[in-house]
Amino acid sequence: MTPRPRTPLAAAPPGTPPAPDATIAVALDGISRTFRSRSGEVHALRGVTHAFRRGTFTAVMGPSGSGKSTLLQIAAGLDRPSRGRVIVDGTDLGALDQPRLTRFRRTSLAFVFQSYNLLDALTAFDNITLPARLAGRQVDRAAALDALDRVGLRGLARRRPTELSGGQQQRVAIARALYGRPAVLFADEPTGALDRASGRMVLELLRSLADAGQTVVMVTHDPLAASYADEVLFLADGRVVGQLRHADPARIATAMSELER
Ligand SMILES: Nc1ncnc2c1ncn2[C@@H]1O[C@H](COP(=O)(O)OP(=O)(O)OP(=O)(O)O)[C@@H](O)[C@H]1O
Repeated sequence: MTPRPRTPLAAAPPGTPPAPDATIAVALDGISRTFRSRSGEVHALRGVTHAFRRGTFTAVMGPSGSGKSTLLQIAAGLDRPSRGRVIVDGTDLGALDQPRLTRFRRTSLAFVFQSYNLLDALTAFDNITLPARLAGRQVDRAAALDALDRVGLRGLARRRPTELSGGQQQRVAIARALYGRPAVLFADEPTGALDRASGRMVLELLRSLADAGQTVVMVTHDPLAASYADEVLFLADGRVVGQLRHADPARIATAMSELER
């Protein structure tokens, strides 16, 4: 694995506001997250600094409990760090109170889960536009159809989830995420529930979105899935311990087995 290069943020003395860098979509600056449990404190993240570049596809890997989901939740503004800063699209999430953070998250960030979280009673089109309707915004029909187009499902707008395959349902979930034109698309094990062929289509879709300028950050356990990314970030025990760029599945699997030893 390549040794970690120091990012511009890591080089800044503590307390220095980061220099705005338009090429960075998400900057994590010294992120720690401690949970208090009955058996004591759990240090899920211990000083993670990393810059996710705009228009790139990053896979986050690491052994179970290494902090992957915590990192994703914090980068996506779904959880707050105990220490450190998260800067998304130039906005310091720590400076936002809860209502403003919620608004920022709704307009700038999107999350795709392993279980597609679609409502069976609604068509694909209505699932895509539901968050906007719940937020009291007018439905942008053209934008919803464009999102369906981008995931290759324009012809299936009127289908309900039960009339779609698992892979198609996940692509509807991705279309729902894209509808708001997010700065970053986060995905937690998006292919975890899919068969190999459907998983490959979803990964090819995420790859093509990044090629078209969308920033994508995905947690995965699967070296094959991670090989679609530009960069693989490895976590162990709450720390970033390495990264690989444009690596093939065998190289990624070897790096993972070294971490799990
Ligand atoms: N809400 C919580 N309360 C207490 N401990 C937590 C909480 N959330 C996560 N943890 C702990 O933080 C550590 C990191 O958890 P996290 O879910 O981020 O790991 P992960 O790498 O995503 O694991 P997995 O691959 O198994 O999903 C683990 O030890 C976990 O038990």
